[in-house]
Amino acid sequence: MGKEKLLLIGNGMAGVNAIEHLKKLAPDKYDITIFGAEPYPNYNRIMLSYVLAGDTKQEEIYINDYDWYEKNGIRLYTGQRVSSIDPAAKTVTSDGAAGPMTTSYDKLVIATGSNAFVIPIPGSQLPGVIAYRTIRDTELMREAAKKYKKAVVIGGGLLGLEAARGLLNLGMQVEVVHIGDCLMERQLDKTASKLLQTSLEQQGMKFLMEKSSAEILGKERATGLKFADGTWTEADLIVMAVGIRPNVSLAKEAGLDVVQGITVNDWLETSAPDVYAVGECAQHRGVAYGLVAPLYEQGAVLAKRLAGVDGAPYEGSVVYTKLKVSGVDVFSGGQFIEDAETKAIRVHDDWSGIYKKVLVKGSKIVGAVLFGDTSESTRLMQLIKSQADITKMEITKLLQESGAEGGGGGGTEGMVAAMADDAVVCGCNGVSKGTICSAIRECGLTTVEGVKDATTASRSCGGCKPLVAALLKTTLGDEFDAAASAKASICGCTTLSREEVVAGIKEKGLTHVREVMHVLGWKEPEGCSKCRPAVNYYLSMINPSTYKDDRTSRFVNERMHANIQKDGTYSVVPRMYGGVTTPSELKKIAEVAEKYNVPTVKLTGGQRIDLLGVKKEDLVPMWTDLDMPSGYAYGKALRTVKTCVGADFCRFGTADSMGMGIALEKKFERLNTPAKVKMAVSGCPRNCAESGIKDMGIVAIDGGWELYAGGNGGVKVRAGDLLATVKTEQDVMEYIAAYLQYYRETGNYGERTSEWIVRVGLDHVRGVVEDADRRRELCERMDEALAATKDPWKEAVETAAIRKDLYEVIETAK
Ligand SMILES: Cc1cc2nc3c(=O)[nH]c(=O)nc-3n(C[C@H](O)[C@H](O)[C@H](O)COP(=O)(O)OP(=O)(O)OC[C@H]3O[C@@H](n4cnc5c(N)ncnc54)[C@H](O)[C@@H]3O)c2cc1C
Ligand SMILES: NC(=O)c1ccc[n+]([C@@H]2O[C@H](COP(=O)([O-])OP(=O)(O)OC[C@H]3O[C@@H](n4cnc5c(N)ncnc54)[C@H](O)[C@@H]3O)[C@@H](O)[C@H]2O)c1
Ligand code: SF4
Ligand code: FES
Repeated sequence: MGKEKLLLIGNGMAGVNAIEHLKKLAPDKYDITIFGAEPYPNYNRIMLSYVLAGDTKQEEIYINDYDWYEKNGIRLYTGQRVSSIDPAAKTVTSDGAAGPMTTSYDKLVIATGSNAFVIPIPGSQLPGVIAYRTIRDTELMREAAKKYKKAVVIGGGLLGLEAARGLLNLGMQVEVVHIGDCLMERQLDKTASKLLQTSLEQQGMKFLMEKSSAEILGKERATGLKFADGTWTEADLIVMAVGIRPNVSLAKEAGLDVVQGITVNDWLETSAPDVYAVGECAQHRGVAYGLVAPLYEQGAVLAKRLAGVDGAPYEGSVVYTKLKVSGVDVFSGGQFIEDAETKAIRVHDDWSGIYKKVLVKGSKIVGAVLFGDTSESTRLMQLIKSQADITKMEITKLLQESGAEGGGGGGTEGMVAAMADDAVVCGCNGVSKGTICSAIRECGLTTVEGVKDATTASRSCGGCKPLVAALLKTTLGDEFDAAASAKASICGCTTLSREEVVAGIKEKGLTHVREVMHVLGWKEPEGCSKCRPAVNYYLSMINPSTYKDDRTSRFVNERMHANIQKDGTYSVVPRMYGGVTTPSELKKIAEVAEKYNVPTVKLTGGQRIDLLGVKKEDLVPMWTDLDMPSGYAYGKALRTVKTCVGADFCRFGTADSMGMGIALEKKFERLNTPAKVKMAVSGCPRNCAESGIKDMGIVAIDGGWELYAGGNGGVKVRAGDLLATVKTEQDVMEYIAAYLQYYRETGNYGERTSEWIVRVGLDHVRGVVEDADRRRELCERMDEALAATKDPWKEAVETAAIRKDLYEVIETAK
């Protein structure tokens, strides 16, 4: 007897995943044919967001290449669309690359996915309007970004925001039009949604909220978008990301039961005999899913059914999502809005921008929203899925920081140990605990990277990484290379530590951010808001004279050279060396403040004048009129050198503190550092300039100067340590140059000197700066770094391209 004929319609993620499972369970049971309307082998649609952003190539997202089909004896027709199903005759007809065909089947699986919803408004079919779903859509957007300037993304859901971030990366100005007042309202509560909006705004994304699109403007091509309230906005490219609709037309025409999706039972059977449906096109117990994890769970059940292997039915999934590519950590799982039966446990740390909420019903967790720190997402998801009783757990520990144990009765390791072998550990790639454990044992794997290469677990969003690490530990016991896995990576996008990244850049001669991420094997090809600015800094520190700053890897303040305020305006702080000014400078500042209607003028703690409430379009004209250097009040750089009046005027003063402050500020201004650096110079030990709480505090003493290092007057107050006592002004300059350069070369990005000096040790730093040879070498490298700096305000005033890219105001809704 010949093999049974199994036919799959849809060469997408869900259908092919079910076939992969089936091939493992019953390799020879079926003669398999797959029809795919798209002209590619099966690919990872999730990764399109990375392809759009330019960090992953199309070929890299193929899950199974053509060889896989051939090796597994699967007949694949790509570019071949099935046009009808005849369930009575058990045939399908198709047309496309292989010509018109009728093919018979014994068993049929429909996995046609969804169609992106296109709002049926006038102009929606114009060139320049794209619904984002496929490789082709991604290519069209990338091509448009080369020619055009402004994109409007309709829809502030997961897809819209990932598309918007990708288009920003491609250099477009991006506005997101959202119908409601909260982004990602299908996943987030109001608080998380607002935090997300603020964070994305800081990246340069613009939002038009509560806008209903009424018409796409343009004759030959889209030129703008008009709203129901009569306002409009210009657009060269319009991307629709307003949800999906299950692709059910074939099933409907064939007379199958269809509501929203194709109705299936717990075995993925449709209303027609021998016809199954899986993936986004299927509707199970009233739900049509739009994320891969549930679809892979369905695929595993379907594969067993088709293989004739006993297994549990599919009873529905608890969904969870993470926003990708945006550089913001956002997670939502299960129920995310409170109701009468739920109680919420919340942590909201405004300072660190972290918000966490867990919803509890009775004694069980039913949902969670995490913003800013999603390290607990996998663990919380396991607790939700396993319906764990949390009455004996320490509730606050459920929201503890990453890496800490507790709360879960044995932590992550206890949790993975309790998981069944067929429980899915990596939802994105549908990899079970059993598969990972076998790979660890059979292939001798010892690292998360190794598991990824062997099984694909952790290949996509990376959320399962802690579970994979825990599985390594529980499977290998003492053999587990804990040190390798636990070393502090610079962020979740890579397993590499700061030292490894810096060494990699030096050894391989890497010169730009994307190259570093690509060559050093970043897990998240796009990086995130933690690693991108860090890598940008390390590159500039290593190659100061040749490195071209990657502005897109900087936070908005550093990109704009002005601090953005909570109302979207900016603050302008001109440099005043040593906090010393003149009547004419003051007059100029006053005139500029009046001319540009600056609402608030304030003296800062660092002895500067802060012009607050400046409009973006006024920044460059103001800098032109001021004709003063940037005060770097926004930067990871030398901020201010505060001084007391010193010996020239004060009767206690033993040295010219103002002169010293001015000289220091003139030497080190514009220097980029791992975190902000503040200095102060006091003319005697009375210390009126508060030198004891600065990154570098200088105090005049009889016959010399004392240098205090690692002080901080901020959140964690720390008194500086006496680093050295020196005699001359020349010594002061040299010691400080060596100290700052050593900090630049060994500090973690974002680490203040107060933390750095504790980490590396005062004695060690003292030893370095006291060593004349090392001091000289450090000073030479410092000089090289200083020689490469430019005043950013002057640069903007003199460079049309910078003004256009950064400070031109986009016409928004009128
Ligand atoms: C940019 C983007 C990012 C995403 N990111 C995530 C994420 O981070 N996490 C997540 O969980 N989900 C994500 N998703 C959603 C996820 O990709 C889908 O849930 C998943 O791909 C659905 O799988 P499927 O097989 O049901 O449908 P699809 O992957 O769409 O596959 C269906 C296939 O069937 C083909 N087809 C349709 N009709 C016919 C026909 N008549 N004949 C032949 N072939 C046909 C289609 O061409 C398509 O190739 C993302 C989606 C997009 C677009
Ligand atoms: N990271 C991820 O998990 C990820 C990423 C991308 C896509 N996806 C999936 O792909 C599918 C498509 O994503 P999506 O974001 O399009 O779907 P969605 O339904 O999740 O979001 C659509 C958004 O568009 C908004 N909207 C609807 N009509 C609108 C209109 N006329 N104007 C402005 N806004 C409007 C909605 O309020 C909603 O926020 C979903 O299933 C999603 O889960 C997931
Ligand atoms: S620190 Fe000393 S020199 Fe400076 S103002 Fe105070 S008392 Fe005078
Ligand atoms: S859960 Fe996304 S990569 Fe594993």
